[in-house]
Amino acid sequence: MKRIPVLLLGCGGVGQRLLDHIVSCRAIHSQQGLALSVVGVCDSRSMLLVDDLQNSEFSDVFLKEICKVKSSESSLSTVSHFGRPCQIFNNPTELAIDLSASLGGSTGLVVVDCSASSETLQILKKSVAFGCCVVMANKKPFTSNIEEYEELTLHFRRIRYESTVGAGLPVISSVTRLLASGDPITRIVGSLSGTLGYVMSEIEIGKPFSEVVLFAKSLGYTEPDPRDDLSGMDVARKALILSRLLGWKIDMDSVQVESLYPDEMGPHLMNTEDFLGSGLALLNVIISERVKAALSKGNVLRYVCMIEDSRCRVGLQELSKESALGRLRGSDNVVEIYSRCYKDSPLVIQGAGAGNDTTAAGVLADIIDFQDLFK
Ligand SMILES: NC(=O)C1=CN([C@@H]2O[C@H](COP(=O)(O)OP(=O)(O)OC[C@H]3O[C@@H](n4cnc5c(N)ncnc54)[C@H](OP(=O)(O)O)[C@@H]3O)[C@@H](O)[C@H]2O)C=CC1
Ligand SMILES: N[C@@H](CC=O)C(=O)O
Repeated sequence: MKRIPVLLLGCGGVGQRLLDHIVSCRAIHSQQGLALSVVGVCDSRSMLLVDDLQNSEFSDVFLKEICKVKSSESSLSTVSHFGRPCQIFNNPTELAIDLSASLGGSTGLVVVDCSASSETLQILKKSVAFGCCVVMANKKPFTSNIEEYEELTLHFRRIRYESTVGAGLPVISSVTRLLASGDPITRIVGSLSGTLGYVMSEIEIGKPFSEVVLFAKSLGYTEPDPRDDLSGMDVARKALILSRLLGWKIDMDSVQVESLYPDEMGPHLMNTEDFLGSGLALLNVIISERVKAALSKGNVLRYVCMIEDSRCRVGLQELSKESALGRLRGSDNVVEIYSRCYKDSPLVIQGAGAGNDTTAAGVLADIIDFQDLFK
């Protein structure tokens, strides 16, 4: 049996669902000769780590207990670990780096980033340099400046990040395959926010903006702070990831971004609780008027990502109800890729573009994709 040790950074909605998937896929993986061994789990403050890295792993019972504690929004440090072969530490960053240094070159280790933090970048850079594999659902490490991006991607074959764009949809792999076959991509157009797709299609049927955003959060579609979605920054990160995959050496300041809320409601001036509690409702009228104005012309509003002619922009567009993007409902994403082979009729990828389940499934598939690198 091939053992693949996993260190999980971030145990929120996506991280917990990943642990669920790892447990429920044991039989399938075993038929393939694979065993995923979770050796450590971190949240923002603590790390739980097995006491014998080479030989032990968290049991499935213990993984379920971790999920139970984290789903009640408690800290990992409150997980009862007494009597179990593991230890708890409150310096997760240094420890994660030590762990990748000791396992990277020997048994191998997959470091999985399911946090929503930019602070994991240092861990990921060091892990890849030490010989570990890295999987990201978190877009932030991959959208820092171009120098950091180039450092992180020096060992491209040991990095997977399918879930950063379109959650579980095969967007990154499709673009990668087209590029590898020498088929030049000229244009990517898409609706790449599950949250904004859901919000726009629900407002069309008369629901208030604030109510719909809060519901999208409860469904696990939004970022931890939904302003990351509403500002367009989450889509801008996806656009930057795709543009860099096309070989463009650009930073975030090259992406033109339209925000759905004014600057005075931004994170530096209003905390998340106030924004969700009272700020959001102040936007109900203005957003619903924009949606109604589009509907009166037989159109709909969609938050569109457009990458072409060395330009990258994301924002609301009024589109025909019958267009591929206009027909989208709920949290579905659609991406159209135009290239030499897909010139007049683009390659289209469509399906659920947000949610913990599909995102975690994409992360798991990325981990399994590394199997040939493990002994
Ligand atoms: N949900 C979706 O549909 C999709 C999500 N993603 C991405 O997946 C990631 C996770 O999303 P989600 O699970 O909803 O987020 P959550 O907020 O539910 O969970 C984030 C987790 O990361 C932990 N964390 C924060 N900072 C650090 C750090 N420095 N080191 C280690 N862990 C840290 C948090 O700790 P604590 O519990 O202590 O706060 C928490 O456990 C995000 O980056 C998101 O963009 C990508 C595609 C789709
Ligand atoms: N918040 C994001 C989740 C996936 O990246 C979205 O709504 O698309």
